[in-house]
Amino acid sequence: MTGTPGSAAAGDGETHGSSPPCSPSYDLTGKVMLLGDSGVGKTCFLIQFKDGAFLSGTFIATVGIDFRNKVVTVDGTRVKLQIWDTAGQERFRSVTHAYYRDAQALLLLYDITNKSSFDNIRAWLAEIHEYAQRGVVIMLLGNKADVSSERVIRSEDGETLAREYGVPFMETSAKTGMNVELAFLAIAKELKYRAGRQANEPSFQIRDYVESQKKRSSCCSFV
Ligand SMILES: Nc1nc2c(ncn2[C@@H]2O[C@H](COP(=O)(O)OP(=O)(O)OP(=O)(O)O)[C@@H](O)[C@H]2O)c(=O)[nH]1
Repeated sequence: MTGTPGSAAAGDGETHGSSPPCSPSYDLTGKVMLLGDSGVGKTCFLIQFKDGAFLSGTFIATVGIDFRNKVVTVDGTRVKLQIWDTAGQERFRSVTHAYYRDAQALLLLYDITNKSSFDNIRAWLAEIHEYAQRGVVIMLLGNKADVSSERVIRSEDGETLAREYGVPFMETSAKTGMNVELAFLAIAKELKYRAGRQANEPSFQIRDYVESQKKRSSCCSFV
């Protein structure tokens, strides 16, 4: 569905426990956008994170933009992520551009089984450069890693492109859930760090964090 930039007219809010109305159930909030060509799996990625489910079957392209909220806790801080799922189709670009400006983080997806979705990443990064705020957190994700038989983009190619742009990179699967939570937790950690670093807190580097957690990804505990 289509909302207006910065409004809360779309998506689903959520309640947490039985907190009184005036007591927010989170400590800070961050706006995250999912970007990438149509069909790379943005909606499935969001639903996997929000509901732990995978939508298989007929592909229904997103129309315009929609959002979901989810609160994650990182190092004792509750971060409310407002996650905007954009339509990848070209005809909706003018709608989605309007939302870039106040996004704090962008998850840019391609499909490891679709070469053009990877080739278009440079164009997406150019759009980000044009419309998003400077310093926005960007993460490159090679989705559909579960479909190894149809892979056309090597993991090293994703790594190389991400290194060129200085952004963290992971392969993911919205189907199996591989690295889905990790991607959002890394973003939440970065947003928390940016919101107010404590004097005794070590500096946080999102790329280092992602690399270290990828190495441990066979188990599921993220710290
Ligand atoms: N095997 C596999 N299929 C996936 C994965 N993610 C998405 N799909 C499938 O890919 C198709 C497109 O997924 P969507 O999430 O709707 O794609 P989208 O990027 O939101 O597309 P637009 O809304 O048009 O921008 C669907 O048929 C999904 O079931 C994945 O990780 N693995």
